[in-house]
Amino acid sequence: MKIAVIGTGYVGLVSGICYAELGHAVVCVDKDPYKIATLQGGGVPIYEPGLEELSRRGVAAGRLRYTHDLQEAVRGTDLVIIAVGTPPLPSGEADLSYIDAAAAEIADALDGYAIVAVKSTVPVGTNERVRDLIRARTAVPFDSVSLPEFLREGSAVRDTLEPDRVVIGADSPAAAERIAELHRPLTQKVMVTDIRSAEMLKYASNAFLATKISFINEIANICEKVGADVAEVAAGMGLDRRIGPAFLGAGIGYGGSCFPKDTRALIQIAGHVEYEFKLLRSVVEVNRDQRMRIVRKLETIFGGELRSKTIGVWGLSFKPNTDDVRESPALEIMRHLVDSGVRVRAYDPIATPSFRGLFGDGGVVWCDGALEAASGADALCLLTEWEEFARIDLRRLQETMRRPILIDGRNVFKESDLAGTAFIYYSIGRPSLNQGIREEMPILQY
Ligand SMILES: NC(=O)c1ccc[n+]([C@@H]2O[C@H](COP(=O)([O-])OP(=O)(O)OC[C@H]3O[C@@H](n4cnc5c(N)ncnc54)[C@H](O)[C@@H]3O)[C@@H](O)[C@H]2O)c1
Ligand SMILES: O=c1ccn([C@@H]2O[C@H](COP(=O)(O)OP(=O)(O)O[C@H]3O[C@H](CO)[C@@H](O)[C@H](O)[C@H]3O)[C@@H](O)[C@H]2O)c(=O)[nH]1
Repeated sequence: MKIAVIGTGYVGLVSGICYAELGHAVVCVDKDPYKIATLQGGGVPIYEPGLEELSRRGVAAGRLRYTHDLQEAVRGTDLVIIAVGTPPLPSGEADLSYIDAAAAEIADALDGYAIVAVKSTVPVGTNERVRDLIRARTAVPFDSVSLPEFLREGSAVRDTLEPDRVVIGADSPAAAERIAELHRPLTQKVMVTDIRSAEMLKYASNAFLATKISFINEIANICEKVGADVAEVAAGMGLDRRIGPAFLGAGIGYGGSCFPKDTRALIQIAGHVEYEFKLLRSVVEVNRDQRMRIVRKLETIFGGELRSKTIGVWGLSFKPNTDDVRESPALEIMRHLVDSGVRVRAYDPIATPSFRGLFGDGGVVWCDGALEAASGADALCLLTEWEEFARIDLRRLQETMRRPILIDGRNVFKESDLAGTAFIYYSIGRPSLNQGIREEMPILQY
């Protein structure tokens, strides 16, 4: 199949490269000259394990190429995939301007029948809007297909090559079958449904996962007060097949370019049909509060005065194995610390450049290593569970710091890691491990 993918972000690039890996002729298009130059030069503009290698392989085999010329890419193609961004507007609604612009450009380039699939996460009705936009500009026949994407950053290649399921929303059975055929080598779990259900299903999936996270975080907060351990609680809950163990990791909450944006967009989608999505509003609110627990904990430790303290921060990306810092909890936490007069020493294995791009430089010492960030610190906050942090010898860490205070926002360390250290340790929802911080201990009254 000849495929043109519009947008080489996390979704478009990974999908395009993976379709080429399956043997299809793929051209990936982006407006961003830096991205296209990087890709044409054999690199990839994002950090995603395994991606660069696959890209090089596709290009070398002549199955994959990159261009900024959308018109040329779309002409003569069988399938056009729209994978441009749908960032949030200040209201929380999805900004569809990139989708609209791409649709108009595609319409002007179509020179024969093609399927136009929307992979971007879009509000219900957007595929119809794209269809109408294209129809208004061209008489060339085409079919519209909703093809929501479920990959996760950090494991995007694996998620694409081994998806749990592929969902296709279509009103043309023939178009649905062609897209199903394209994905059958990856999974037999190909679900064909109507376009609106496919669009809704994507938001519902993200909202449900975000709900699981906020739920377990609230349980964790209660665990701290009643003396239970959230890791044990989650493990036991997860053994129930109806619940499942995934997304029950308590911590400082979810970030990233999807959950925060998509939960707010779904609240807006519901609002437009005069439905108040109360549960999801609470999920968002719980998540907002959860990241601030780190700051409140520090304030408790230092008697409310953070000014002039030196605080190390480990992890800036919104999750490990990615350089993406969009809506990373670290952004808000570090802003608060810097504004409170804290001297912040920050380290991330990969994401420091992208973080600095969004956050700016003021008030932060950017470090090249984990121990360097902890050096001379009055406290250390772990915000992203990169594997290298779990492997650090806590005794050495303790020697590096001015005061051995460790706030573990991702519940990385175990009791055995802490044994033999003098750390004042705080994690989320595991009070038996929390040493030296008493105010969260049981306040049980009978
Ligand atoms: N990031 C994820 O993990 C993920 C997973 C599933 C779904 N999604 C959804 O997929 C969509 C894309 O997300 P992303 O993270 O890949 O976005 P992104 O912002 O990383 O990339 C979008 C790219 O599209 C390009 N672009 C915009 N308009 C263009 C045009 N007219 N022609 C050519 N290129 C154009 C931009 O330059 C940019 O490089 C969003 O709707 C998102 O919600 C994202
Ligand atoms: O038990 C958990 C699991 C995740 N998280 C946090 O949740 C956020 C999102 O993590 P994850 O879902 O792994 O990453 P994303 O790349 O944002 O992927 C989500 O968003 C994508 C974009 O829509 C979807 O395609 C994916 O299916 C969906 O998992 C991160 O900040 C994680 O730290 C937790 O706090 N606890």
